Amino acid sequence: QKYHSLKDASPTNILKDYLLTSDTDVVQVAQRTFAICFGTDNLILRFPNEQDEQNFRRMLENVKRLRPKSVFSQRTEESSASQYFQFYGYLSQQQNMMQDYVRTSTYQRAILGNSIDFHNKIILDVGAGSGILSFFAVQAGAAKVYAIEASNMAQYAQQLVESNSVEDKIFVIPGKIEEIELYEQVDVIISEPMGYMLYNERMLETYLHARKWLKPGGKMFPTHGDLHVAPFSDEALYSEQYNKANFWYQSAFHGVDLTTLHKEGMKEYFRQPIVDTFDIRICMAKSVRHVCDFLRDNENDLHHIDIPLEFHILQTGICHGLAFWFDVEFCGTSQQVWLSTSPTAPLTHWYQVRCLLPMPIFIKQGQTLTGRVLLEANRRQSYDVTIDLHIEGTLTSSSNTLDLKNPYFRYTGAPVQAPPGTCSQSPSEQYWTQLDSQGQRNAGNLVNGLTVNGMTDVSMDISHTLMHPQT
Ligand SMILES: C[S@@+](CC[C@H](N)C(=O)[O-])C[C@H]1O[C@@H](n2cnc3c(N)ncnc32)[C@H](O)[C@@H]1O
Repeated sequence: QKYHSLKDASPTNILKDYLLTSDTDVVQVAQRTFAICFGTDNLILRFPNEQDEQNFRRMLENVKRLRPKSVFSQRTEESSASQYFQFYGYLSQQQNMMQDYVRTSTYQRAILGNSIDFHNKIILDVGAGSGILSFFAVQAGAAKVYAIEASNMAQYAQQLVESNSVEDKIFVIPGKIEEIELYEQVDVIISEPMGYMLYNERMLETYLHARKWLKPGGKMFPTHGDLHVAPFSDEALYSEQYNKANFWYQSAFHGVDLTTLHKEGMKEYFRQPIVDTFDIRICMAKSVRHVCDFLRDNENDLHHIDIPLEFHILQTGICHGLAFWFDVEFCGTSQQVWLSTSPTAPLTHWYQVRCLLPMPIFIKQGQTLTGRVLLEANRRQSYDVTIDLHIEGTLTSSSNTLDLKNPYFRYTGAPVQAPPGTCSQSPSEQYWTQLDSQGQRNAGNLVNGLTVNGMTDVSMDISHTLMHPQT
């Protein structure tokens, strides 16, 4: 759009053309007055009447509408994005991730343990947040780190960079990876883009998108992510959700019949993936592993993720759904490092995720359970998760579709309980046997003159046993 303006060029006024594009910066500075920046020229436009102002405004909107949308904004609802970046703009949220000791220490070890990959290298930190990973890269000897952060946290990251005197190494660039420009290619891309069930938040797509800035042969830290899926049995969890929905089964709640909403209530509860932790022994078969290769997969591959399932059932029981967890691996030149969110590994802030079947299925040891998990990306930076299961050679099938954007956070901090029925010896006898043997030890110590107050030691052991009944 051409725009004519009278420019004050001495000694006489001359007419000059300016090209208004979707990228031109325009701000309204007063009533009917706009400031426009055309490269080195800054113009103040003042319209004589409201009609002219309206016409200019309409023209401006048309021009701005022509701005090509970034990959990020094409795939994201505006309301979702603004809520998302507001969340990450809080120091407390960054702190929450930084204080996940397993997560942060594993990243630091992976980076410092492979300093050969960082020394004198150019690094890109995708979604830098506080900049913690950029600092690790500098600790490993990086020459330069571009720290890209879309939320307001970028300002705090810049403060940390300055107060740690690394302004010559870490360059914080506020903005989205999909929208910023870099003027050089990088040797290594670092990021922590994993959400619940690995894929939630759809930030892995941003991580893969960032590969456009990676030199050929460059490294991705982490290098791949493995999603694990296993059928599980947990009657207590199932009953808990079922009974919550049963609230709507009352025909006289304060004199009101609620039953017409029972079906919808049931659907709503069973659409929520459950986030908490559990004993791996609830899994009825070895997990199926689905790999996302961060060096090779494309962001479009993550719009529709189809995971075929085949489980050989190890224990007879009722299958209440599928359990999910993930691991990522850093494949460095010097060493490989794994970050695991498995129920067998120390707990992280990702916990594990379980998707329930509204209609559980009875299955026997030796049978084969087949099916699929379908993850369909949505514009709310999350996925609709469909699970489909079928017992081979029978007519038994069950399925469910869940909304990963709206999980139920069930973790209470209580220690994980072994699943019922896993004791092969009498726990009561075991307890007394252990006490007896301790008594003998204390008696022995007394005889040997090593312990002055053996009884105190015994009572401490008892209290420990009572507080942690599963140990
Ligand atoms: C899980 S946090 C990790 C923060 C930090 N790297 C760390 O490890 O503590 C992800 C960060 O990426 C940012 N982010 C997400 N999508 C982004 C995008 N498309 N462009 C730039 N930053 C993004 C978020 O605002 C958030 O601060």
